[in-house]
Amino acid sequence: MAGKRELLMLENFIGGKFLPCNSYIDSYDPSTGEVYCKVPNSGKEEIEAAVEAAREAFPAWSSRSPQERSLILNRLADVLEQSLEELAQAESKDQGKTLTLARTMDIPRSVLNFRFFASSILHHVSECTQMSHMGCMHYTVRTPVGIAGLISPWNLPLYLLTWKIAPAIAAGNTVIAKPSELTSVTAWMFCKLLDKAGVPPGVINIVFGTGPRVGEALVSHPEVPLISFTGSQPTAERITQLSAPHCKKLSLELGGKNPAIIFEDANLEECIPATVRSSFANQGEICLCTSRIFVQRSIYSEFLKRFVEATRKWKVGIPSDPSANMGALISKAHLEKVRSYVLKAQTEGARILCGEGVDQLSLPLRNQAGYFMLPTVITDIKDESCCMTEEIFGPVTCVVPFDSEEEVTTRANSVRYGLAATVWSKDVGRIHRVAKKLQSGLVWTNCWLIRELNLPFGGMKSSGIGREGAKDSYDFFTEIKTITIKY
Ligand SMILES: NC(=O)C1=CN([C@@H]2O[C@H](COP(=O)(O)OP(=O)(O)OC[C@H]3O[C@@H](n4cnc5c(N)ncnc54)[C@H](O)[C@@H]3O)[C@@H](O)[C@H]2O)C=CC1
Ligand SMILES: N/C(=C\C=C\C(=O)O)C(=O)O
Repeated sequence: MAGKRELLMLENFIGGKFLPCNSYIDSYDPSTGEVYCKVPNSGKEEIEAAVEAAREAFPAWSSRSPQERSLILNRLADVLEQSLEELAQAESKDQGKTLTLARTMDIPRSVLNFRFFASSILHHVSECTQMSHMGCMHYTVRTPVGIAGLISPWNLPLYLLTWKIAPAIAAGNTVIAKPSELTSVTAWMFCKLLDKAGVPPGVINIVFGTGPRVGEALVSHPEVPLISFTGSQPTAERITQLSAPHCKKLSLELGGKNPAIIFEDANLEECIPATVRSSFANQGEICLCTSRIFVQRSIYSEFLKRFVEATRKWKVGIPSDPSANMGALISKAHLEKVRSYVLKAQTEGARILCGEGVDQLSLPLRNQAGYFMLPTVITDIKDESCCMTEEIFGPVTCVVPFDSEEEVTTRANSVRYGLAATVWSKDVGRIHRVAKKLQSGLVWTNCWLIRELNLPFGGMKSSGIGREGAKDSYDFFTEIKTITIKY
């Protein structure tokens, strides 16, 4: 029909084949608010089929040597890299993030996830101890767990999905992955590359659909002994409940309410642009984003003035605009939720210094129904306010003053989350002291989001359970056994 646009139709990928589904969910382009894609609305039936395929593939895949699996992971990295531009375009359209970010961060990191685990799987050593007086030696062996259930969120779609798939298959597991129903397109495109990379059918199965329907079917399946999840705390609670009767292994990477602590000796030339980026990168939709900025009182006014000036230059634009720093938020519901936090802060007497309700967005006509919002800075807000305690997961950050080191660490630790913190100071002693006291799985000092994939990544308190990284992911995706030899 003239004028009617074709919708992109996704299919599940099970046992090396694309399979249609009985029903579909609408998926929206966040920059226009229009439906542009249909995502399979899978359920128990599709999970059964995926379990069967993963079960069949497991004996051969888990028997391959780490070297053989490593070769395939490297090939996967190569084919992903060859499709970088196509994947970046798709990620940006599906998620709302800028094309620049998808090109320079999301897809390169997805490539790196495979290269990194292709290499790290070759370098694990097991432990061995001697009991000479008993004529015994003991050693450990690690074996893959079986079928891994992987559930990923919508903020960094392919980046976080591959961060789970790569270590799981490197260790010899087969996987059933469920991306977010809001951002499924790059996972589907990824499936098209598996054959080219030599991934045997059934090793990677991807099943699309909603959390309550297909996510719960995956989590509840008795033949899936392990779940790796990244997403919200309430969903993690539900996953924990469903997993409990089966004693499943769980890795839970959850949210944050991440503090930036800025001491009076901080290098503001570096700190201000880095803190704008840490607050608003990817529309503030990264669990590591800063949302509480504590500034030492002697530099508070200067910092605030310069920070607001820099935030006003953080350009909101359509995702394809190369000069845009920020695109659209993921969904209408999420945009409304983020805005409601700003309104709540205002009714509590806080001041909105720029952004939502203060400045005007300027967008092309076609994008005016898109889910855009200006980066917003709030001040004169109490530590107990929901904007200072709850994860907003959007472009909103609060700035408050502090007086002493002791006081600021206590205040920074006063929330239920404990994922990532930044500390800005030139005093090395102070940096070490504060970093040690912070209840946070990650502390970046004088920088943000410099990732060392070898080392543990994850949060304390309500920010999750478990860690990911070279050794941590290997430990999680394998079972360990201690063997004693009497000679
Ligand atoms: N990494 C993080 O810290 C993330 C935090 N969030 C937070 O969560 C809030 C809500 O976002 P959502 O997309 O609703 O996150 P969510 O936690 O509901 O979704 C994450 C993934 O879990 C799946 N899921 C949802 N319910 C499930 C269930 N009952 N069983 C199994 N899987 C299930 C979803 O389909 C998706 O694939 C955001 O506003 C943000 O605050 C969201 C995404 C990532
Ligand atoms: N888990 C998240 C980010 C991880 C980043 C990384 O591994 O570098 C998130 O935003 O949910």
